[in-house]
Amino acid sequence: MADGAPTPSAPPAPAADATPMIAQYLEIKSANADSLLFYRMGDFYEMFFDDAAVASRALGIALTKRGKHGGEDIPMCGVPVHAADDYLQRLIAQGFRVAVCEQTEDPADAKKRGPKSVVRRDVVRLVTPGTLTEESLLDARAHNFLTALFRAPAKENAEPSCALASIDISTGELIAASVRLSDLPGELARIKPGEVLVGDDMAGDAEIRRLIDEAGAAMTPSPRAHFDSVRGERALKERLGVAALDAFGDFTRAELAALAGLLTYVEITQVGRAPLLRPPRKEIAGSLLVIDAATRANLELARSNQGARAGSLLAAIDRTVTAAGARELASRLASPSTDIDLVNARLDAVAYLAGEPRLRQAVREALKAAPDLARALARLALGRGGPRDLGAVRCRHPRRPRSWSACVARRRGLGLPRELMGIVERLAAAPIGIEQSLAAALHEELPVNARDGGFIRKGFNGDLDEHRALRDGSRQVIAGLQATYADATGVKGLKVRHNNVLGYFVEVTALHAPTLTKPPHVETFIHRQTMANAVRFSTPELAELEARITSAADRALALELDIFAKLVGEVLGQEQALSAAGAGLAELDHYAALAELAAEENYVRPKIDGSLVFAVDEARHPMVEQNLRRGQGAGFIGNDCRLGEESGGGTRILVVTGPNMAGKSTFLRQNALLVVLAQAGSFVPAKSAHIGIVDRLFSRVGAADDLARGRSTFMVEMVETASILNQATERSFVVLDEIGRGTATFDGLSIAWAALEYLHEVNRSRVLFATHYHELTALADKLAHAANATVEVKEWRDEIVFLYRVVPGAADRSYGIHVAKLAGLPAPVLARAGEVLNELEKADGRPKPTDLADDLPLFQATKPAPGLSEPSALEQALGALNPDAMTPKEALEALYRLKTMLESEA
Ligand SMILES: Nc1ncnc2c1ncn2[C@@H]1O[C@H](COP(=O)(O)OP(=O)(O)OP(=O)(O)O)[C@@H](O)[C@H]1O
Repeated sequence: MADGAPTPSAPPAPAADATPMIAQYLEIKSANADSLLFYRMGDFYEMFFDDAAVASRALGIALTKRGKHGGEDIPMCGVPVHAADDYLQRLIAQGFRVAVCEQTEDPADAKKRGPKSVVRRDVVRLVTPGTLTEESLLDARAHNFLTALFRAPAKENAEPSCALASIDISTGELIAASVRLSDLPGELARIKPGEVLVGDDMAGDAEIRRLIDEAGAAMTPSPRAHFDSVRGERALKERLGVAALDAFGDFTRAELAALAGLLTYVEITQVGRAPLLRPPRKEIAGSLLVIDAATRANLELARSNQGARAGSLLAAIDRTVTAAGARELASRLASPSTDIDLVNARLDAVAYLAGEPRLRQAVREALKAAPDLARALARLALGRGGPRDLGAVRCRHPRRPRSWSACVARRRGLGLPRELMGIVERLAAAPIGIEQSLAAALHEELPVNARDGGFIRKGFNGDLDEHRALRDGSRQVIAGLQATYADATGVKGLKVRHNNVLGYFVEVTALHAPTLTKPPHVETFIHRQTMANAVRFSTPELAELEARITSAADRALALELDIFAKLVGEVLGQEQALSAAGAGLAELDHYAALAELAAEENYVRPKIDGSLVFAVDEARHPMVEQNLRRGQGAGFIGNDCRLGEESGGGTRILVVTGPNMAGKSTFLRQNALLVVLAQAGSFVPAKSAHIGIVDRLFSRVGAADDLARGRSTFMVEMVETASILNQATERSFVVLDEIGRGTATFDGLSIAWAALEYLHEVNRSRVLFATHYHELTALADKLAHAANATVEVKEWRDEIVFLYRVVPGAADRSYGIHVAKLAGLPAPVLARAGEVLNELEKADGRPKPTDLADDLPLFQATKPAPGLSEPSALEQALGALNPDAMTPKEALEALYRLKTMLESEA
């Protein structure tokens, strides 16, 4: 059972009075004790005993009873089969696992074995958070990974590490990687699995449980024996049909063990059905920009602080038009690269499409019609596909816009960037024959389920057409019979009707019934039913036609299902080339979307190289910029940031001071976001950008309390600061926002001071450091590679005006009380705060530690805060008003009075 959901207690042992059905239920349930058992009975999945109690609570459905067991009522609840997906989704979202148990034989065959025999049933699938394939259970625009975690055997003098193997069984994507244990949280935050498998030896490790929980995944313990590297290697080779795995990467024993655990679990949950497997991809340490979990959360890369996609960087830049394209974009944004050539090749593709607006529009228009090929193929492979999934293969190529093919033909080998050329080649290599035969076979409009029939075109199969003609022809003959019978009997109101009990029958009113029950008609019409106002008859002719219709319909459906199975077989035979084409379309969509973004939002191509430069001109924050635009207020003010060789004095560290609310955090984060965007292959919101490739990105804010984890603000800050100081390299980019604020002033200042010195001397990373400790500006003057910057504000009539411009130099004061006033702090508190501040600032403007409350930040101010010590007459008058007690007229008069006061004060 995954964490988080209540575990149903074990089923009772079969009692002496157990019916054969309950005995069967209990046997299957005890083999699947950790799952809720969906036990198929006719048109329902039923749940019994404790499963029923738990599920009825979780789903809000009625709990009933069915028979007795051991003298007690058996609790029961059920969900209709046709609506099962909806209920499954709700159970999975609550952390349950569900074993789906189907009838595996025809009830008629069971009856033949004797009156007491039960229909055979078996579990056909375990539904768990990490093994979903149904459209209705998945987010179309996000991957759903199942990840197996394996702790690598400890090596002397080496940091402990672990291997991760992940599969998205809804697309077949398979990835393996090894990470240091300290990087595991970041890696889980990057992959964002729905479910994590761990060996049962690791399942008790509280730290591992916590990490998995924090990644938002369900944890599933698996027998340790499943993580067997020899078995993993063998299984993978067999599945891929290769003699050696070398072509896919150099997998370590630990990675093979993780792969083994993963594949075994997939086999168990899919009960023998083999999902598609793309060739495994090995992610090599160092090839990706390392971003830890805290940084991902802090920069709101895929989720906003509220936990939603809306408001995140991903949502702000996503212009894809297909679900597969959206997944591609999400993966790339989660895993920016450190490979300079690769990043530049990706930027070439975006640049090309950015420079060809007509082609881009044509491609995007055509892609809108492209179906989700990867997920359709995965469902077909697992035997869960329907006609619509075949339909997806049929229109793999959205009708190619002429400009696209012409353009590609013209530029083939002539400057079409490498990445786009690769896509064109994959699309060209996709089998055309299968598409044509599907187009010939399938109707335009397709049902979801094959068992509904009616999806094969007329003219595709002679036999099928014949049976359909017989079925439909007989229906017409039946319709004609009504007139014949009415003429023959002289009963004008005679009707031929149909219901499930009688099949086709003749119906007349009670008044006319005697006509049919007397000779000569009594020979033809056989009495079946007398209702209040009507009498019903059958005839041998109707019965015979009905039998013909039923058998023709059954036969037609059987033929359709045969054809369906053959077409599925053909499609799966070409699955690899089709998948490659599907992946190509997803990539194309994501490149065209990034180009669209660049054009729409005025982003530029960053220059990416191996230097240690970070130089951006007029850079903007993608989310804040879009928010401001929506608010229709003033626009976003772009800001430069220069670090490394291009900074003039070789500045690596920028100490940013400035009032609250001035835009410091925005400035810090936007630069970190530019690194992520650029290395993910996107253009960036700036006038120009030059970024020397970054290996690790850190972004920290003086944290809020993390009470759930039992750590104080300060402890969290220090743990995170420690991880940066221990890991950041010369190639890293570090953003620290008010680190040290969580403790007493001088302690915090001293720690911030020492951390800055360490970053300067030892880590030598590129660093943006925002602080309210004005003392740190002196440090920037002292350190060779540090400089000060501040965010400009203007004072106007005792108000503060934010200019949002980052300029060289240090802030002269904090304006904290001004901001507090903006926030609506009561006037007496503001007045008192002004007095305290004045006191503190006396004696050469330097506060004495003994005079300070422990957590009051230090600010060196050159000017007193004018007007803040006492509220103005206007403020006093305003404060004295009580709007609730005023009539509209009084309110209007008060407004005029205030306005006059304002004018006389000015
Ligand atoms: N460059 C900019 N152009 C326009 N508006 C901006 C800019 N930067 C910030 N803002 C606006 O100012 C608000 C506050 O910015 P931010 O949170 O970065 O300030 P801060 O200096 O970090 O404040 P504090 O010190 O209180 O944390 C933002 O939400 C945004 O609306």
